Amino acid sequence: MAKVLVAYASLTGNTEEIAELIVEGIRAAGGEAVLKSVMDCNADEIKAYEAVLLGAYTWGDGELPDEFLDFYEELDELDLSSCKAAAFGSGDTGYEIYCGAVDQIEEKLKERGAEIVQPSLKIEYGPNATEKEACRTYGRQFIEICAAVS
Ligand SMILES: Cc1cc2nc3c(=O)[nH]c(=O)nc-3n(C[C@H](O)[C@H](O)[C@H](O)COP(=O)(O)O)c2cc1C
Repeated sequence: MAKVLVAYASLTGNTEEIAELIVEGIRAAGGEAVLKSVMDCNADEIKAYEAVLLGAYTWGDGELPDEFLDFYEELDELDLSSCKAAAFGSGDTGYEIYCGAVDQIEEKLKERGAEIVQPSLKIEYGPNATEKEACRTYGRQFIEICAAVS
């Protein structure tokens, strides 16, 4: 099973909760996951993992949150061609660009050569009961796909 880094930015806790549920799903499937806020993490750390899940809420007009920017720029220094990845985050459909930060993260991962193994997970605000289960399933499926394609 791949060892996964799950790194996220969250202001009011929604994306953090999604990240925690994804980690629950990975661990329930027998995978190993390390959960970190991007504030406590350098993108260079990804090199120690076979897979990475990056998450953020969206800010401004479809933008990345400020606290994600250093990590995002550090990704430019990395060759992620041996890394499996996916992106997730929380947003609000009332904004014109729903979860734009998630799309930007996914694009950056692709640009750096990562293999996107499943579509991004976007949740409005915090997850409800059904979405909580979907987050756990997302983590479980991620680790299972990583195992299948490695
Ligand atoms: C000033 C501001 C701008 C926002 N802009 C967007 C946006 O462009 N697109 C979007 O989907 N959500 C937007 N949101 C909504 C947040 O992404 C949403 O509340 C999210 O659940 C916050 O996640 P967090 O609890 O992890 O911080 C915005 C929120 C605020 C306060």
